[in-house]
Amino acid sequence: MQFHKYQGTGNDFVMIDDRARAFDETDHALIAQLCHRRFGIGADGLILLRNKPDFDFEMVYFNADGRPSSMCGNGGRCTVAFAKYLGLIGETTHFLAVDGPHDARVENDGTVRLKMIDVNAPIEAEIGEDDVFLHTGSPHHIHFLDPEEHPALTEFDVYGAGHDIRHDQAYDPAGTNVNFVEVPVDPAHAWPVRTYERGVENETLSCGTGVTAVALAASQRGAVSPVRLQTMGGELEVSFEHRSDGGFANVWLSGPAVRVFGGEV
Ligand SMILES: N[C@@H](CCC[C@H](N)C(=O)O)C(=O)O
Repeated sequence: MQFHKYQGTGNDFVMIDDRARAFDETDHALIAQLCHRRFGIGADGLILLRNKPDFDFEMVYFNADGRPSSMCGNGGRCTVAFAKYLGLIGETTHFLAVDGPHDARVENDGTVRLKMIDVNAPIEAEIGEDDVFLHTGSPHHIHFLDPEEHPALTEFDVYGAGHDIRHDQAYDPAGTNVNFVEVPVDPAHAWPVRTYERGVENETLSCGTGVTAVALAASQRGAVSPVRLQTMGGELEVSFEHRSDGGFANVWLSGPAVRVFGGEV
């Protein structure tokens, strides 16, 4: 089986051209093994690119635990770069993912801009005062660090605190992804974010639906579109418009999406 390895700001994926429908998507043990960092290729998730009538392609996403999950923003941007690499698309595309249709554009410098679903207004999370919850295609709990209570984000225990919130009964049974955010001195500066991902069950270097949720939540704290987000794996940008009901429309996630290598297993 041929595979390609992609990364978007360090969120990495095994990418498989499955237009021939040869891959058994019910084999969760195989997917987890391919994603394993010691016994496999190593990745935060695996993505199948498949044919889909009326669309350029379909993106089918699995977390590193081998299970299908909700939308992956960085994975979506990498799938668009992969479709371009395969010669399936030009600069623009219209494709289907688990949360519905998406438009995307590949810029001359390789930046992939992905249109995300419209998002409802942030809701106060039950867990703490500086916490909100948003669904940007995937569920995201966001915790804004209080500088008087916490060390800098670089020193923060993302695994420990993320694991606890991910398993909090408020999010039973599906669980949630968890983002920790340092509020910059000037909201026009990049917002530092670290994310604990459900289905990877660990911190990843970046999460596309996560930074999208953070940018929208940060707009309630002075951030203005486009918002820059500093992840552990690089910078992403999110632009959006406010809806009159407190939600968000025309939400775009932009950043690099890079083919790292390919091979056969
Ligand atoms: N890394 C992704 C999110 C992938 C899905 C997530 N782990 C979940 O199960 O909700 C992104 O870039 O959005």
